[in-house]
Amino acid sequence: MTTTTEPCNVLILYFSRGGATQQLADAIAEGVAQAGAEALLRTVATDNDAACSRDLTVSTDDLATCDALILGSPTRFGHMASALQKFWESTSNQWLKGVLINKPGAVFTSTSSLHGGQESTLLSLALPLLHHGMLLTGVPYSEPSIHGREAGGSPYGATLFNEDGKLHPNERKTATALGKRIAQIALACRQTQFEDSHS
Ligand SMILES: Cc1cc2nc3c(=O)[nH]c(=O)nc-3n(C[C@H](O)[C@H](O)[C@H](O)COP(=O)(O)O)c2cc1C
Repeated sequence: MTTTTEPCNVLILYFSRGGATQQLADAIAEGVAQAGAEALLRTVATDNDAACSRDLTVSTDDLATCDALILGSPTRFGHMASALQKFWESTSNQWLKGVLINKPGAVFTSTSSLHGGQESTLLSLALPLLHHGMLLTGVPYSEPSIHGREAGGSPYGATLFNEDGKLHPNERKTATALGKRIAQIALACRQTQFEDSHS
């Protein structure tokens, strides 16, 4: 067992053009803080996407230094946005070094229609995390907010149905619960020596 006084850093990496996905990122960050960890909000380089300019652009070093990673994107034809896919395609060195192996990970998305591909996008976001050896985590059904029928929220991850540009209270609760859960798992993982750990 190891102990450390370093802050537990949860990287929240997202893309957002209109700000909906960013609202989810912020609610997740609240949950991370509730667990006593530090949320690092980062985005990806884009040409003209205003909502992304609030936060720093992610660097591949951030993958090595984070304790956990929560990845979010608006749904684009049932898939993550290409700017995020492009970022992952620049991470071969980090994959070779195994910098994300055994770190907790989770995903989130927003859509403009309730059945417009939230789960397929969450799965697309999950794929690079699995390839990087992360411990993929969702939202358990013990979380009451994912049982609502009028808004987003899924066992696969946090979601926002962007009907009026605002987070529904249930969507906020799911996102905050996910952030808190990942941060708690990250804190627990820091006390664990994995035999195949690369970190
Ligand atoms: C190119 C493109 C493709 C989209 N595809 C979908 C889709 O498949 N399903 C859906 O419900 N919404 C789709 N949308 C709408 C966005 O997912 C939605 O407005 C989202 O909340 C935007 O998030 P943002 O404000 O973080 O950019 C699409 C938007 C664009 C620009």
